[in-house]
Amino acid sequence: MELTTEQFIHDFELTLNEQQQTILSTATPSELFVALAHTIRQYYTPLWIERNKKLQENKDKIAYYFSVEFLPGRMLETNLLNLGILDVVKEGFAQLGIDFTQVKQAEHDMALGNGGLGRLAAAFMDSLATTGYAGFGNGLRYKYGLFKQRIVNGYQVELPDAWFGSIGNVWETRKDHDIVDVRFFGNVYMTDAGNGKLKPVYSDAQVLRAVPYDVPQLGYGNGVVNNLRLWDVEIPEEYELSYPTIEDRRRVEDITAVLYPDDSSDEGKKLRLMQEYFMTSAGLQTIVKSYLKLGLPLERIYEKVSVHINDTHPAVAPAEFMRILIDEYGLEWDDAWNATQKVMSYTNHTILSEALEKWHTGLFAHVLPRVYQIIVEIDNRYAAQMSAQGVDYETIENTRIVRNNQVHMAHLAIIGGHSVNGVAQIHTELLKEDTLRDFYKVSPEKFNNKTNGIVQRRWTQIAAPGLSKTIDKWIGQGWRSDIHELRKLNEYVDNSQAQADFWEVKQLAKQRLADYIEQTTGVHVTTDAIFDVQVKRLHAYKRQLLNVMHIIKLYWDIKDNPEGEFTPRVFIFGAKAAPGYHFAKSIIKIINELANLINNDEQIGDKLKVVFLENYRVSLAELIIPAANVSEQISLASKEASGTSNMKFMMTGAVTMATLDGANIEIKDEVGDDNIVIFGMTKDDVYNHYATRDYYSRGIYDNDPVIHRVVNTFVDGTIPNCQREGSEIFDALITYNDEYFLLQDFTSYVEAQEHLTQLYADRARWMHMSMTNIANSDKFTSDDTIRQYAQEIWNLSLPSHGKHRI
Ligand SMILES: [N-]=[N+]=N[C@]1([C@H](N)O)O[C@H](CO)[C@@H](O)[C@H](O)[C@H]1O
Repeated sequence: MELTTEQFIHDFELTLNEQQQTILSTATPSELFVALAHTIRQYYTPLWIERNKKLQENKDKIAYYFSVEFLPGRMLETNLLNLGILDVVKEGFAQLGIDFTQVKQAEHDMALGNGGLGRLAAAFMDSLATTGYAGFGNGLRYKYGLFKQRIVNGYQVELPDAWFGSIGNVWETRKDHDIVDVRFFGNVYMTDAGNGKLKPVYSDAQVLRAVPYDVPQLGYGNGVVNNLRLWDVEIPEEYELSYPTIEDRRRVEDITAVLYPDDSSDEGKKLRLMQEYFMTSAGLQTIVKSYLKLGLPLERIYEKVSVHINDTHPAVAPAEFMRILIDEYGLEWDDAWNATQKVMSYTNHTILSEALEKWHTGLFAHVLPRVYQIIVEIDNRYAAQMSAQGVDYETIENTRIVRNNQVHMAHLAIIGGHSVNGVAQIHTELLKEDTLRDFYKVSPEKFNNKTNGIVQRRWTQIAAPGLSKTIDKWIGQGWRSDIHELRKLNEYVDNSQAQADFWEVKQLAKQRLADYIEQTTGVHVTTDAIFDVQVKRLHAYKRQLLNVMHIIKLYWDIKDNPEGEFTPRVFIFGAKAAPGYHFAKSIIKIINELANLINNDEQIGDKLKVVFLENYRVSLAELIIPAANVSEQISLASKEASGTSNMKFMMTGAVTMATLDGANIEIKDEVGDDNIVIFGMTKDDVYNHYATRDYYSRGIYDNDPVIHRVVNTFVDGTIPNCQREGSEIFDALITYNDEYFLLQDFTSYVEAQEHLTQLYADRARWMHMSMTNIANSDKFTSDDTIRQYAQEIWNLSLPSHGKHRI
């Protein structure tokens, strides 16, 4: 949008005075932030209203992305950048003597997600608006997001994330006109509806009010504003007699109170099921209502609506949609089912069985009696249809929705939709070959791959403005709107001046991080060291423990030969563990105690430093990632479906230390074998061990003195204050046979790290690698990923409204 600095200053001061009743000289960063947010709200609201009007008038097809998690982090800078006024606002603040950084830091991260899955959903919202597609998000308005992590005496302590704080969510708007009711519990019996049909009659159901709050999703430089709808719960006045006590009311409010903090595993709690159904039912009810305003037949709703199921969490959607179409609007089963399968599509984000939700039939039928009836009907009809098609009994049994007193939510999402995608090539192949092989056998046409992506604008222009200016210097600014122009940088990867510029801007980013590390942990680190970073959720399959074992090996190398040649390294960790994940929390304790041991050892000095940065979150990732030299992506092959931090490190010039897992493989394909460091077993090696059951970690421990010494370090008292945690780790690695093959991959990892140290010592070679990773990272833009979803799964065409990106 066209905006002069003078006009912005006028609008901002007016808003600060009128809405905040505050003046510049006394305003706090938080008050300035709210005033700024309200100022730009005035700029995008007309665009938002215009957008919704045009989409309705033109009857454009809309895709709805259903997710229990959205992890946008901070939205201020993205909204300013996408409106095209970031520089104007920074200039305006400079003229007013306001520190823009302080104001931006007054915004609390919107952390309504656990990790990659939630962050991806937020990325897709940005890319849908930027590519111009009509794609809306549908989720939950949690009062408390992902817990705040504090490290106390080396241990993780979880604190509520009161993100609403004193200012609430400045970006949201309550939409009373779309309030709907959602029913739980009670009994349902079918009665004659008179027209030869049966209709359900509910008794003793609990009726709750679903209230939508909409958050704008602004496109980059195209005036497009899409919607992220987050549902909150209230008690309908007409039912308040059913909730006489504060306790009753609190139990209701619990439905949207807090995000379940588990990443890649499901707790299976009743409240979680209620959360999932609440957002799904409310979303589908309002989607059908707004579709009917188009005056088109409900049987053909699939021509105007797509609903995407992000992992199994909203997988009740096909059954709830059937309930709405049949019970609420009287459609015939077959018409409703035809529409449902054409509307629904599903993404699987992990092969870990503990993450594929399976609800006990008793619990499910108790919470959602009518929906359970419909699921049983869907399941029986599916089995009959498959049998009629000659599918063998075992395959039918393996794919049924209701099995062994459990409702398999992934099966409902697959049977109830037309598309199933994985999030990286190897992951999608694993779904076809193993995790969902019986479904692939009966419905191969449904399976497709959509490799994840990232919002390059956030991880370069916002998180790495210095790097972005350096890229401008060498290839112009075209890459800012067309990321594929980044490939032009391949021309300069061996240009000494270019290498010097990119080295310098990385060193500046490292210094900024070093200052943050000293300020928050008291540990002084030198930017002459290699910054080796592993930031992601703490999970055994991501093998933070393998990283720790390598550090212990380096510790002994230095202790054995203190005067020896050693390239200084700083190991930086950031990771939250699910509160109930005891083993993960023990690893956090070990990392912190190992850090204390090493960082206070004069003999080691600056050669080695270990830092655990508490409360890893999106806004902290924006400081850490551009400062990394090494990106640790060391999961056991086959376990990390994709990963997305790997793409962010690549785009900001880190070299990846990787196993051939998830999207690491596609990163290697883009940069070539010489510009990445690969180690460890392949997926096939791992599956061979599963098949032959021949892995015996104690054998390696007994026969390899280096590994023997490293493993013993966990229990021989070398690392103080963590005897219990050390024993747990020793048992996991030896007694319980090392589920994630750390000992098997250790030697290969150590050799890869030694190779990497040599590469870093050769500045020209290293900068060739670093710049090649930046230049070829364009493949991983979520703009392209979302185009593939729109064209290949949702069959969306670009609405006529709003200028579209090439
Ligand atoms: N749940 N889940 N899955 C994940 C992540 N943990 O959130 O989804 C992410 C987004 O698809 C993947 O990148 C990651 O590999 C996968 O483990």
